[in-house]
Amino acid sequence: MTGIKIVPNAVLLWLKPATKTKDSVLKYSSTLTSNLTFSSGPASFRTLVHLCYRNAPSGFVANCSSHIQRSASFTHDAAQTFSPIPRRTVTAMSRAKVRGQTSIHRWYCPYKDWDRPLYCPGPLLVVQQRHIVSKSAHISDDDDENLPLSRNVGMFFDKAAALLVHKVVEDFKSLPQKHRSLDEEMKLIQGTIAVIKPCAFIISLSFPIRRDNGTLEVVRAYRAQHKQHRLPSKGGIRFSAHVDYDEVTALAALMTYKCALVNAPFGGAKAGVQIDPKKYSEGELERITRRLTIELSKKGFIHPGIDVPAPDMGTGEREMCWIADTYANIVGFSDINARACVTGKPVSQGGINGRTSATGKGVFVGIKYFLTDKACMDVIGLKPGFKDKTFIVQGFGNVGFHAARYLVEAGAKCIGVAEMDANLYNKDGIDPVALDEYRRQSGCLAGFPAAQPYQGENILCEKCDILVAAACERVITKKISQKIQAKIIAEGANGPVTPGADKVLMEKKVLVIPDLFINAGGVTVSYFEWLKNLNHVSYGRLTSKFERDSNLHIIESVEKSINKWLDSDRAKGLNLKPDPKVKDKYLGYASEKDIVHAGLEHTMERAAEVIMDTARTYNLGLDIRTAAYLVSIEKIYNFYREAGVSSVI
Ligand SMILES: NC(=O)C1=CN([C@@H]2O[C@H](COP(=O)(O)OP(=O)(O)OC[C@H]3O[C@@H](n4cnc5c(N)ncnc54)[C@H](OP(=O)(O)O)[C@@H]3O)[C@@H](O)[C@H]2O)C=CC1
Ligand SMILES: O=C(O)CCC(=O)C(=O)O
Repeated sequence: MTGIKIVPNAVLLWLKPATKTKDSVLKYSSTLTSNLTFSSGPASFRTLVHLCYRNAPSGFVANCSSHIQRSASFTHDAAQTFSPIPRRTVTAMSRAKVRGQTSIHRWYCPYKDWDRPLYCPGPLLVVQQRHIVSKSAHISDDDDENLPLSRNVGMFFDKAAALLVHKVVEDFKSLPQKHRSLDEEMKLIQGTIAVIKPCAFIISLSFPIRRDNGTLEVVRAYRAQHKQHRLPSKGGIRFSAHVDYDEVTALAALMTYKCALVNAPFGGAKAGVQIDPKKYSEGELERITRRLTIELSKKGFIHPGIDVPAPDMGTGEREMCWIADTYANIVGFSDINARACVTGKPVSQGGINGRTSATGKGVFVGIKYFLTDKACMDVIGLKPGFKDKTFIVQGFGNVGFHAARYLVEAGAKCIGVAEMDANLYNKDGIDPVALDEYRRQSGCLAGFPAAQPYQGENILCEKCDILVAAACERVITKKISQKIQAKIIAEGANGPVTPGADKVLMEKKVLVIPDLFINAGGVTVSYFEWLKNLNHVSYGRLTSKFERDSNLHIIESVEKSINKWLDSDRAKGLNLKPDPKVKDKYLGYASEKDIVHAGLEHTMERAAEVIMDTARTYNLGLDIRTAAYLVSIEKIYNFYREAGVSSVI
């Protein structure tokens, strides 16, 4: 029997048991979606569910989508999917309009015999509506804190994708000559957007390592390659006890959007190794990293032209060095480009000067761009410029430390540092370099004599102008955001602000500078490092002397003509001298770091300009995140539309 029954808070669906063919599943999926698109009483009540899960035959999803597309009232931001998750459940989110109010519905389908082919479903499939929120686009505090990261990234994506779809449709409608109908074009547009969102590949690994005490331990790791429309795919490797499948896929998706935004010609990827690196000796970490490299390379998840990792949380130059060394000696020994298999290496191993500080430097450049935009500062009620600005940084690791250092150099005052082991506060300012030095010597931040332990409730909510969130994801939730006093939040980390918080902050006129833009300095300089490895020459090697000599000739020639003029009667009494700053800047040799950081600044500034143009075009106000996503998605969308989908992933 096949049937549907709607009871309060639940929709039960019966599927005929032992359905053996794919065709019949398509028929049931069709029943499912068409039955869920229904009218209730006089009010328009359309629920759109798009179930998407691991191993689903493509026809199933396509079939659901086609129903969604056919629904007349479907608005593009209305319904979207839940991600494939490695549990024996199918979950989906849907939105419906009931008497003008938007409700968000969470669907939950326990599915028996998950490992059996899907076109042979178990005797009963229960689709249960567990939770109804009936305020307009309301996300409860609990939901906001607990939604998986992939869902957060997905929500940001959907919002921007909806605007893009609208624009593309309008552009199509205004074409004088059309080669296809609007309906056909809509299918192509929706289809292309649907290609962009999901993660293309993910590998899940378990491998043993020997601990120093002789025991064997199984280590779990993941690498997700979200998109490979541009190769290689690119993104860091994080070592963290909390990392899981969902987090890695979400972070890989963010990498795809980030790379597109700053024109780094890569797809997005990310890896996570589920360990707390503090609980392992250096030797153990080396064994884990080298074994991971071999396992990933066996499956095509590390290679100079396919997938190139980099540092992330809990990893740095040391781990990248082990990866490069293992790959170059064991796998890529006959490949002259082998060391381009990873970036963020020490310079002695083919790394680039300036990569270590690149993400923090990019955070600084991004903040500077917005802080000097008077119109933007007027909206949030800040005076332009760094003078008298205070900031608090969360996470004093690679990103947080360098960002803080550059901000202080520019004249801002660091009044707080939030870390795992200590929260430090000093209204007169904390010197990041001195704090870093203290940590090197003592092994922790606690006890730093030039600041006090923070006594308040939550240092992130303390009064300051800029909050640099450079620790980890989902730390600024809807609940916390209500108490935030900062005027600018810079997402140095990936995903620190949840969608619920994002909305509250926008309403409070707080400028959130989003992760995919503000922390893109790291991947930008990784791109330069990768090019350096492929070119086998460091930056400036061929050009530095030539450029210095050219500058010298120009300055000498200007000096000569000025002196000639000064000797004339007309210039008597004038005392002209060349500016020593100009001389210093242009008559020295540019180092690799100078060149790299100039390229980084240029990239960040260009990206910021494009984001701001987009925000203005779409009238997005302070919603810089949606503008940034729009820029990225449009580039990837154009790629797929032009390439076609038959030969790409
Ligand atoms: N490294 C890079 O180039 C890039 C990094 N990012 C992102 O930036 C973020 C930080 O990365 P990175 O600086 O490299 O990592 P690090 O491991 O160098 O530093 C992270 C720091 O944050 C601390 N931390 C973690 N969780 C919290 C918390 N809840 N509250 C306060 N402090 C916390 C960690 O402490 P502890 O060590 O005790 O856990 C650590 O000191 C990540 O989201 C990463 O994905 C983004 C772009 C590039
Ligand atoms: O440098 C890279 O390739 C990636 C850095 C990274 O993981 C990130 O930007 O989140």
